[in-house]
Amino acid sequence: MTSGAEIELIKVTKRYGPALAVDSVSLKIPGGTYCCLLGPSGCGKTTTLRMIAGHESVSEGDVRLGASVVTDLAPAKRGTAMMFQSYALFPHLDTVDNVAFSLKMKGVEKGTRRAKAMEMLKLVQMDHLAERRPAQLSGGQQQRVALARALITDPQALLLDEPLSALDPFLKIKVRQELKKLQLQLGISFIHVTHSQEEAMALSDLVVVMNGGRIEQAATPREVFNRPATAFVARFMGDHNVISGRVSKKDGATVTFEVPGGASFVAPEDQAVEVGAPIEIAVRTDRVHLADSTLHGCGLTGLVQNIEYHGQRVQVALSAPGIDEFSVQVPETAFFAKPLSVGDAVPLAWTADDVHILQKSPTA
Ligand SMILES: Nc1ncnc2c1ncn2[C@@H]1O[C@H](COP(=O)(O)OP(=O)(O)OP(=O)(O)O)[C@@H](O)[C@H]1O
Repeated sequence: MTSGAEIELIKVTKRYGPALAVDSVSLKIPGGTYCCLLGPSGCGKTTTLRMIAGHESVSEGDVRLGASVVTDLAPAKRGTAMMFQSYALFPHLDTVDNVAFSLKMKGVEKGTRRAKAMEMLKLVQMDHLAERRPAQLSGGQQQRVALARALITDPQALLLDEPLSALDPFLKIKVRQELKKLQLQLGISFIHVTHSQEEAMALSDLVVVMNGGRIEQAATPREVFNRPATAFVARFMGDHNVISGRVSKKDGATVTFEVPGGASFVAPEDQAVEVGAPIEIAVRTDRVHLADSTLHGCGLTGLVQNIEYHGQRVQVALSAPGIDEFSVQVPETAFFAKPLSVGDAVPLAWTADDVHILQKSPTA
């Protein structure tokens, strides 16, 4: 079918009066990428998507698709297609006419456009319900129709605004797998807005984490999870402890830093830091060992505040001097071999290699 073109945002800004919704965002999305725009409510992800689609004007900067700058082109002239959160199907039209609608607008003859619509419906496994109207379809089925309708124009990129948010948890996972399969099959870029880190990690080749109208990090899911750029990313992705301290020593390869409670830790110097400067680090919650005498401790003792059973793992929340919140994920078997109770004091340990130094946030 079609092949995807690279999309580039060049210092794209969106102002609504005095409010800055998107602040000079630059990003390259290679052709054929599953890209998720991820972030909390109000961070500017929908506005960014709508500027790529042409449904929102750009205040400053440019949007490029392949070799063309499309900043001032109408949505239908860009080579992108958008699937809306509400699906926006026409209630009075049957499935096949809903899908064929944009071809009708382009003046394509009835037989041709219905044949193409059936082809698209086959692609999303909805050809058997071609005669139904939207009210006679389930939410998941309406969504497939909306997908077919977006794809009928052979776009070079498909833009999806929170496509899974209306579905129940079971269907969400099923449709998520289908979206990924479809993207691989079509070979075009899908740009998908979500506030779910789990969804973004499951789907993306490229995760773009946004905060306050800016990009905090754009990388593969594994990179974002293992090497979050900033404290915001570490906290937003979850399963990380963020600790603030001050650099006390560095020796070229490692950095030593102290937390207000007096404990000091070593980290690989994976980001440049200065002695005496404040520092923030992240440690994955599954990399912290509780009361493990085989590991060199960190000089930190945590007081168990809460215990949650999560099935494969048990999540233990602790407080420790100079650290606001601290969570540890313990594999189920290990936890129940040596169970803990609220109020227990336990030494915490981790290896220096599991410590990752965070950069200053662009929005800080
Ligand atoms: N038409 C508008 N007029 C004024 N401000 C707007 C308009 N649309 C969005 N905004 C503001 O721009 C900012 C970014 O909004 P946007 O919808 O892009 O965020 P979002 O990350 O998609 O959030 P959500 O997940 O809640 O949809 C918000 O502060 C929002 O209030």
